[in-house]
Amino acid sequence: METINVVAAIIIKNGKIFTTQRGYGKFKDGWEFPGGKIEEGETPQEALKREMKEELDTVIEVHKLLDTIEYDYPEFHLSMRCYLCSVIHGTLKLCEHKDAKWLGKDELNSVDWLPADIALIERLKRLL
Ligand SMILES: Nc1nc2c([nH]c(=O)n2[C@H]2C[C@H](O)[C@@H](COP(=O)(O)OP(=O)(O)OP(=O)(O)O)O2)c(=O)[nH]1
Repeated sequence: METINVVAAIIIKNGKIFTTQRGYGKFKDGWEFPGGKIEEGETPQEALKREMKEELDTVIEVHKLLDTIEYDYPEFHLSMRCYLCSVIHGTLKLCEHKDAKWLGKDELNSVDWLPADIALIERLKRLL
């Protein structure tokens, strides 16, 4: 099965995590962490900075790798590196997503996550 390498940004502020909702495509309406596919020749950190600029018009600093999610979707295997990030400048403007929310520990179960993200959520609760 094909492996898709993805990077995702975990941005935490005032005890809440920034999450976004897909506005189109196969996973439309699902909630996720901003990011996307690593392109050829890019490091994961470069890919994440590029995706954050494209999707949210925001410049970020990439900190430590929190987790790598391995998940089998029916059509592909997802390998998703999740990095703790912080905003350097920009307002997290929704250029591609439908909606966004800052979710606290007790609110993390209130949205419909993409299937691969469910395993990450329990780990994140311990960080908040
Ligand atoms: N960004 C992101 N993608 C996720 C998460 N969870 C999850 O299963 N995915 C999956 C959905 C997609 O199949 C894949 C990300 O690909 P994408 O479509 O966002 O990548 P991209 O921005 O490079 O998109 P494109 O140019 O191919 O349209 O990873 C998540 O939390 N964040």
